[in-house]
Amino acid sequence: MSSDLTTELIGAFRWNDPGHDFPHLVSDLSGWWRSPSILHALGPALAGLFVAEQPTVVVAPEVTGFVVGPLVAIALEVGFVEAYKGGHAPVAEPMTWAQAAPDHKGRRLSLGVRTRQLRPGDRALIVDDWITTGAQSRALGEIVTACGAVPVGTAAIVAECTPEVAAELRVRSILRAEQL
Ligand SMILES: O=P(O)(O)OC[C@H]1O[C@H](OP(=O)(O)OP(=O)(O)O)[C@H](O)[C@@H]1O
Ligand SMILES: Nc1ncnc2[nH]cnc12
Repeated sequence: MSSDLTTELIGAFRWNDPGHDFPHLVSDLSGWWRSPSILHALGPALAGLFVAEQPTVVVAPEVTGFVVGPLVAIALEVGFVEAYKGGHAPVAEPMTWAQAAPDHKGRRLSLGVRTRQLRPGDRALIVDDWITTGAQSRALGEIVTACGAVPVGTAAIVAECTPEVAAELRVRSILRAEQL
């Protein structure tokens, strides 16, 4: 991993205090997307964590996964599949859904992927900006498997999960949350 990228990610990150009696600081990743050099380096850096596993497709959840996932797909020269969070207007075609366990905000989200976009034999790399409980990543792995494809692991910019979750979901990351 390039130490330049690590240093730049740490420098461009902020913890913000939302005030109004909100109990904890919230992460602000906007400096990462605003930096041309970070944006340029992120896809190859995350792809490099899993290039040996020869992914054939990248899957990532809305919203921030839709920023990071395509960067990784471009670097791997594979396609990208969106995973939607339930609760908005339905997608008018067959979907494969999984219900996630409570995530880092305590939500139990339904995640869904267009079934026709994951094919038996696909080797799917799950990509996300940040992994905390692993709930969303685990649900994506269930969807990949239900579609007959193989989840090869999870590439994230930041890992804040336990070693057990990291091992279960094969999480590899550029940073640990303690570095931020
Ligand atoms: O490991 P977990 O506990 O499942 O948390 C990780 C998820 O939480 C964040 O999504 P969130 O929906 O909070 O924000 P976003 O709208 O920026 O994607 C992040 O982008 C991951 O998808
Ligand atoms: N963006 C994020 N996603 C998941 N967990 C977080 N904890 C703090 N920020 C987070």
